[in-house]
Amino acid sequence: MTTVNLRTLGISPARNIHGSLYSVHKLNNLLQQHHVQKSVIRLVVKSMKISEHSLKPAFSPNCPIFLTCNMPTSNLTTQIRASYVKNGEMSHPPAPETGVSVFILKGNKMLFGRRRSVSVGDNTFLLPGGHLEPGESYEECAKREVKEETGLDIKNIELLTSNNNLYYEETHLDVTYVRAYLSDPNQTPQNIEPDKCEGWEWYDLNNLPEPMFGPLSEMFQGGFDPFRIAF
Ligand SMILES: Nc1nc2c([nH]c(=O)n2[C@H]2C[C@H](O)[C@@H](COP(=O)(O)OP(=O)(O)OP(=O)(O)O)O2)c(=O)[nH]1
Repeated sequence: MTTVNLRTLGISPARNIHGSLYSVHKLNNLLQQHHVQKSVIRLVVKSMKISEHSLKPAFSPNCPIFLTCNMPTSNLTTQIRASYVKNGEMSHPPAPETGVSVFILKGNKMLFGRRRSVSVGDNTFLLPGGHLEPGESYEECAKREVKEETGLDIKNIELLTSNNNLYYEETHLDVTYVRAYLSDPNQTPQNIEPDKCEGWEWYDLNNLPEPMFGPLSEMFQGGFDPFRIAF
């Protein structure tokens, strides 16, 4: 039998749901390395004292699947749906917005830009990214949005996590986060959409720009590290 001290491997109880997700990613990786059956994961997590509530989405008791699903309680969901009933008829509510955001990693840095004049996240730092277009894969969307916003070409795109968020009880964003690397490390980012962004800069994890877009800020505070996630 192999005994593994999880703390010496940098795995510790997480502060919030995003950190829990990160720990679970690390655990999965570790379990694979040690050929441990996946069913053991719950036991290991329990022994780390990641409490039941930190493994479940904080605001979404109905969704035990996605740890980054910040949907409200079923009561609020019912209220929101009810607001679409006019004269006893349910009008067609808008579909949630679906997007892809990209952690572009270069050395120990990643790319952020300060957002301008948009409804969500104005004046905060975000990753390059945007809405999924009909028929598009995550990879295609990531490449297209990064090219449109920064002029950069990216490669080795990998899925990291997903974030299902409701803002102001009306804007529902379902965003998939990926990471990628520059196709040519000598490329420099350009600010191709100056009406939407003040410019792109590289930042390392210990010197993140402020103010950070809310969901990203929560992820980092929870210990999320796009460099260290391994599958
Ligand atoms: N760009 C970006 N958007 C993000 C991030 N996290 C997150 O939830 N979003 C959300 C906010 C946006 O309303 C949504 C889509 O991104 P966007 O607003 O930048 O899209 P865009 O104008 O470039 O899109 P498009 O309509 O041109 O496709 O994704 C992030 O890190 N970067």
